[in-house]
Amino acid sequence: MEVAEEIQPSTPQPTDEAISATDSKPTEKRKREEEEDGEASPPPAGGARADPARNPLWKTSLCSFFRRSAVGHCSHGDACRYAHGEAELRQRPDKSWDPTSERAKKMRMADRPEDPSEEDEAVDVNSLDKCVTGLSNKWISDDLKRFLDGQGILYKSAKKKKGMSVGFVLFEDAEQVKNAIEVLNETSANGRQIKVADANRRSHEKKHTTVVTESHQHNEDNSVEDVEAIGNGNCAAEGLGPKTRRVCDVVTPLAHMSYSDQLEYKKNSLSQMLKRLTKNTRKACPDAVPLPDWISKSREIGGLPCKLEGILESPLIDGYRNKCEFSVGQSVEGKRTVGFMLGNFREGVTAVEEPVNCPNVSRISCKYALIFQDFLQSSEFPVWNRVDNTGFWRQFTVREGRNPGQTAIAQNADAAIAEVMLIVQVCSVNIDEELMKNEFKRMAQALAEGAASSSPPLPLTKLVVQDHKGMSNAAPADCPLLPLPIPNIGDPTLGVSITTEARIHDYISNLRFSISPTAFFQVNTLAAERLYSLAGDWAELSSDTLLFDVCCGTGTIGLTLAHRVGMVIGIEMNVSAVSDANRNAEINGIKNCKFVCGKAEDVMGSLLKEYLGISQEHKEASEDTETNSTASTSSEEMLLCEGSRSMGVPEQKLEGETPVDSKNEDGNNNSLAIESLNHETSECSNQKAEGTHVPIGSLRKCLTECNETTQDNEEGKDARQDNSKCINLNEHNTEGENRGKGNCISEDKNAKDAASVHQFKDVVAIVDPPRVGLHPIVIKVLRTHPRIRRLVYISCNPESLVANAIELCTPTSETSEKGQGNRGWRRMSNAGLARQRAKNMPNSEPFRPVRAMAVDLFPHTPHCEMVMLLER
Ligand SMILES: C[S@@+](CC[C@H](N)C(=O)[O-])C[C@H]1O[C@@H](n2cnc3c(N)ncnc32)[C@H](O)[C@@H]1O
Repeated sequence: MEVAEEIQPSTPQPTDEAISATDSKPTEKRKREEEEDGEASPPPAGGARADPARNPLWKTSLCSFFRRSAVGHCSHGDACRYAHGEAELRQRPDKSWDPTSERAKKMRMADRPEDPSEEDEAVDVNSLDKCVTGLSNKWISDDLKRFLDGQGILYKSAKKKKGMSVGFVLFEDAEQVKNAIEVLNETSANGRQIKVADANRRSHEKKHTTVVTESHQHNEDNSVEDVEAIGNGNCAAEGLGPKTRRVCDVVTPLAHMSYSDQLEYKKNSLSQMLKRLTKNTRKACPDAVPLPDWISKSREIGGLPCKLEGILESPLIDGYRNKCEFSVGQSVEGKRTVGFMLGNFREGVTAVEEPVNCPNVSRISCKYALIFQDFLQSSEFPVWNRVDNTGFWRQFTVREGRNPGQTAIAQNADAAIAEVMLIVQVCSVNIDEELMKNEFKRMAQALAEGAASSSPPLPLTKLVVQDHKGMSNAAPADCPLLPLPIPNIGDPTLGVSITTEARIHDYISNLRFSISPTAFFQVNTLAAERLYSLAGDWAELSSDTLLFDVCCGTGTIGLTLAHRVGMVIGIEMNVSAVSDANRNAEINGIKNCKFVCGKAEDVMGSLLKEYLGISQEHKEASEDTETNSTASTSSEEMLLCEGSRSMGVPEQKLEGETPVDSKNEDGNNNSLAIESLNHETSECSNQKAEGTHVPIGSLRKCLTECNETTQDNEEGKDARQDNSKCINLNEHNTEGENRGKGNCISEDKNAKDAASVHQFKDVVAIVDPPRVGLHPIVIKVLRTHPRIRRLVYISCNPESLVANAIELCTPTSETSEKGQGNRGWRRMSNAGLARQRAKNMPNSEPFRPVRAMAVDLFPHTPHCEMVMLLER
């Protein structure tokens, strides 16, 4: 089935299926597979085998031909990339061993209790907090309670979050625990085996936690042990052998490799992923249509859809992150800690550990985490408890802004940091306002003193409190976000520094960017500069180019390329980011950029129509867009869209688990807070309208009293003026009803702009979507508009890039074979869904992949950005 095929590990493994039991020679099937994987072809330039000895996966899996052959023979001889026997076998980059090897088996045996019955007994019946796995993701606490009641299980309380297969149950005594273990371990729900296990017991606590989790969360290799080790947090705390995990292994799992090996590793896994584009497009190509040339030629480059030209290094390898979101919680030993979670909550992990030895975290961020942690030891307010969602101190974010000038930075990263903004996230539920106000004063004092007494002193320019009362990790858009005054430690006679607008500044390509606290900004500024300039080069821009910057954030791509094009139209759904983009255009004196506030799927069709006119081919897609924007998309389309967003690519940010490099995390977690305070009369968008009525509540009152802040705009401009340039197409989609109140540009001006852009000879789109990729409607609109000849796709998630590219590149036929509708979409992989949608694509000229390049924005982690040029 498709699913199994799509979810293969990115590293190729010799499979038993591929082996004839009686024949030691490679079978036809394996030969074919190897050809597709480039194994039997000459190694591609920049491909996986350019220098096998340096490939970090070299000989990390056992060769199954060699093993099966009676005489220990494999036709690839010494050149075989798989290990010929245990002696040749190397450890994998993630420190695991081939799971079929003797070493891996021995390790599994060593970790297993001698008496299998001990496995059940390993659950401590005297611990009353238990964690249960195997529950339906859809369940909430009430469902769990009903289920337990139905099983006749007595307990004190039960909690479960939607979207997780794990629930937490607190019992009153050991009898109840024993009964629950007996009943639950015999029980399945929705066909899944339910399990009860101790989780995350802290050695200082008398009570213990049991987790109910589902067995299918564990993958085949050693991660089962890892997850359980974390689940049984007491093992780590009490040093019970190999079942320990260090925070740096979780956050920066590649850090033990040399940087050149990391790059090689990423390039190899990206090239495996890219091959799926070829395979899936081939599959989706209608029978009546010849295969595109690029597919026929892919054999010459090892099955790749286009040349993978290499990987650009990050200029800064250590401490490159300009933003770290630290979780606040308790360590395995029960100490109040500011750092990263050792795993995620779904795995039953709630312990937070200090960010020590995480090379991607800057020295400044690490120091601030420690300063805040020290302060928390003396705070009367509780830290956040992820099991019952209670507590006050939730999260601590450090954002850094640099001085301009790259050389200095590479040599001394710290010295280049000119600004630091600290964002402290709290939950003010049931907290006394007066006490809270005093606590914030104490906190500001502690942070300022800590910064001043560091050697060298740390910059501290903005201090902000965000009050997030919800349960989810990501704060919603209307979450109050208020600046605090910073005590002037160097010269107390100066009093406090009044924090004006909370924003941070950074430089890309010598342009100054002013960034709201929660707006998306790439976390590795210097590498992002390389990424944007590569995208610009590949886009072949000229003064005749009209550039669409889709998902533009604070305008970084469009603004850095504005001098190379006639006009830029940026599209972004986050109000604060659009406001930032306009401000950034203004402070850099850039006049040929327009930023549109709205979801790309809602506004793209109208924009293309308005700026480029409409063709017959484009009509159908355009109509879809309009339908979508009026919230009446067909149920099938909705399901397929929903499917793409809920499958394969994790959308949810795992709080403080790692300094996540994902885009949707930043991109979708943007808050209106500051904007809502400062620009309350803006009419820029529907979102803005929501943001103008923020229920600020007690925290604001409290902070207003302790913070006599003047809300000056640092650039000396009124942000409301910036917003006046913002085009709102949320209310602007359908002809005839598109001149609503919310529009920030006049009809005449629209018409004038539209008339002038029709003169552009060249239309290019650069898309930089969040992790989930582009909305299917955006893909359809781009694909069906004949004037868009070149598309540069920037992606932090190669899986969604491949899925989107399948739709953009699969040929259509006049008599298109319609897809099977929405049947089975839940079980489909991203690529499977994309093939399905490709079948429903209106007949239109497909794009072809021309070239691809990886850009490493996230050293020491498996993440990587990728740029792909598509043309037609
Ligand atoms: C990866 S970021 C890229 C931002 C920008 N290009 C940059 O490099 O700074 C993705 C951006 O897409 C925005 N976004 C997410 N979904 C969107 C949608 N449906 N329509 C428009 N923008 C969206 C997010 O708010 C975020 O700013």
